Amino acid sequence: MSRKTASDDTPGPRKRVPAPRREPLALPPATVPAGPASDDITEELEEAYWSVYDGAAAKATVGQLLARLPRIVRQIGQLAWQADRPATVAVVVLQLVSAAMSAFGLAASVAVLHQLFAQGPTPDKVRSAVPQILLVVAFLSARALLEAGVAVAQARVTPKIRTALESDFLQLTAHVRLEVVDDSDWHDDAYRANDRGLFYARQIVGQVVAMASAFLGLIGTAGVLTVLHPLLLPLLPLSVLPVGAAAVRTARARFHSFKRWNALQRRVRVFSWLLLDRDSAAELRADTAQRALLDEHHRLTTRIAEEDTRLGVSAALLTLAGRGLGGVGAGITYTALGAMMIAGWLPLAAGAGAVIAIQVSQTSLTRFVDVAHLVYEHAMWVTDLLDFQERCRTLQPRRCKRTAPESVKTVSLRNVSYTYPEKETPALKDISMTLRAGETVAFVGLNGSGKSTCSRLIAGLYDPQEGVVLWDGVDAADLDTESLQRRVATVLQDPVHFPFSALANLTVSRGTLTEADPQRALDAARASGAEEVIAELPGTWQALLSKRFRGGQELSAGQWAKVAVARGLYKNAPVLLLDEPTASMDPRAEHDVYRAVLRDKLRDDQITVLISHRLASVVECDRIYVFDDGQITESGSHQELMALGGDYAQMFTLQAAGYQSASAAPGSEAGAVHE
Ligand SMILES: Nc1ncnc2c1ncn2[C@@H]1O[C@H](COP(=O)(O)OP(=O)(O)OP(=O)(O)O)[C@@H](O)[C@H]1O
Repeated sequence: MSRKTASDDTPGPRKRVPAPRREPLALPPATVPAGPASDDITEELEEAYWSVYDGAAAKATVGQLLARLPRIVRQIGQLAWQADRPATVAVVVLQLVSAAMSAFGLAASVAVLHQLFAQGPTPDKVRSAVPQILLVVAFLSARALLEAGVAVAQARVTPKIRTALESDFLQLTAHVRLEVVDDSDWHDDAYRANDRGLFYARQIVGQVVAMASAFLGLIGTAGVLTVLHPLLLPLLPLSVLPVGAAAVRTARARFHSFKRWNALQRRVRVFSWLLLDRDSAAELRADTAQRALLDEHHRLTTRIAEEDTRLGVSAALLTLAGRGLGGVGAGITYTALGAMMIAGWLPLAAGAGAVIAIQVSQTSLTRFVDVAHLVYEHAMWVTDLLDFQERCRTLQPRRCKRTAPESVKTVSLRNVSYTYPEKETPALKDISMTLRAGETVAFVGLNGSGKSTCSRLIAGLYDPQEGVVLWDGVDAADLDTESLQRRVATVLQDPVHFPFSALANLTVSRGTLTEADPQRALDAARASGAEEVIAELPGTWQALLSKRFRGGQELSAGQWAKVAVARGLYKNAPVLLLDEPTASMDPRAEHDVYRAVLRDKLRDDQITVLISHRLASVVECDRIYVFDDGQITESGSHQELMALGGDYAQMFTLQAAGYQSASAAPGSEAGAVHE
């Protein structure tokens, strides 16, 4: 499509008014499932972004699981080391000493048995065992103290890891380039890292410590058995491995079930949110849709209850099977022990000590298996979070020494094209324009024609794939991105409702919630029409604009729009972009805003870009750009474009005719208002 300016040869007025091009929509089906219909809910959710690692521990072989554990311990150790070195050293040292105390306690117990099984009268045997008994008490007390020390050090390091990971995560994600946020894959990854990665990162230190403690317990008892008699060591696996095998099966069943449970739980939460949420409350009641949502909620919670019961029963059966197998193994071990004692290889006391050591080992192994599965699976989420953070580091905005100027004379676009990620057709094609200080220009055109995209390129939120954006002749790609964004104030049709005070809702545009320029705030509020809104609030400037907090106020959409315009004006930037900011304002407020940005400018050298569908509001702009399908098809002043008789003239005449016919109609609303 060729671009026309007011100086082009003008064809005669066209009869057509531009309209969007679209395919007709097919009829929808008569019935739709409210939720997943099939019995296995995980089928359709197999590839869901938030569940990719669910059940990983159930799928891995024991070998894979064991092979990965050292790497995980090292990774979590590094996180702990970065978060708090002294506490990390304390956890490791105290835990090793505590495991040694357990082993010494066991060895001392065997020594007590030696004394008790020795020849001689019982009172004498008990008396001579007292020092060993005191030693057992001392070892066990030391172990209890050391374990308390581990817990204290762990309590110091865990919150630090969590805080560090969380603030890194938010710092990185809040700064990635806007086009990255538009990418749905990145979005999914971010939600997964936030939902699952950060959640498990909070637990994993404790789990790694518990796993290490169980492992060291196993090593300690194996050492004691070796000291009692080297032949006892090969007997140990015989009694503990069946128990371990049952623990592996139980843990896997739990993880497999968790995947199903989690899938159901997420669905349930969607319905709970809708039933509880303030935003959906009015529509839900007006549609009397509560019953339908409650029915679906009930259907899903019933399935969760069934899943819980299924898991409980299968865990009980597996544990029973494990105990049975363990019992067989223990039987073989004890028979071998008996044979060794009869043969005189092992004293009676050592045999009794071995029985105790084997039982302790079984408990340690079961704990190890349980926690190792948790660690294996949860570490996948933590690694996923860390990988995601690494990726975000590469997606940060450009940082360079050269910054955007405090004030700007021209911003020019030269043959700029831009295509959104995942899109095939460009949103902007070969756009060129020059905006000058003090000018107000308007972007008009159909929905989806590229107006907002163009304003975002000017704001430095996107970089063009082709062409350049020049700030006073300097390629914006050579300027520090954040410095550029600080020079542009953007007001959008659906502004963020910041749950802060009215004043902070303005100051946030200058990157602070706590420091204000009072005069500038008042000027911005006056110019935008927010003055009346804020003056009526209890607490005025300090009023909290959120019903989510005690004493908070709720504003109407139009009032929020005024606050958003005030925020844009408060920024006092050399470039002001207004993307349909008045769509929800009443006609008077809209008129006031346009007067403020078009005539009574707070800053004379400001470049103002106004995007609007209400063409009456752009009449006074210095220049109007008409967008169609990603291109500029016409440009000029209102008078020039009307004289051109192109798309703009058609659209303007159509809107004006609408108003004229409404006001001309006898008994029309417009007429009634004026009566
Ligand atoms: N974040 C995005 N990701 C992918 N495509 C987008 C995105 N934003 C806009 N688009 C697409 O780019 C094209 C131009 O959109 P843009 O929002 O710039 O149009 P617009 O003229 O401002 O529309 P409207 O008048 O409805 O605000 C449209 O096809 C739109 O679907």
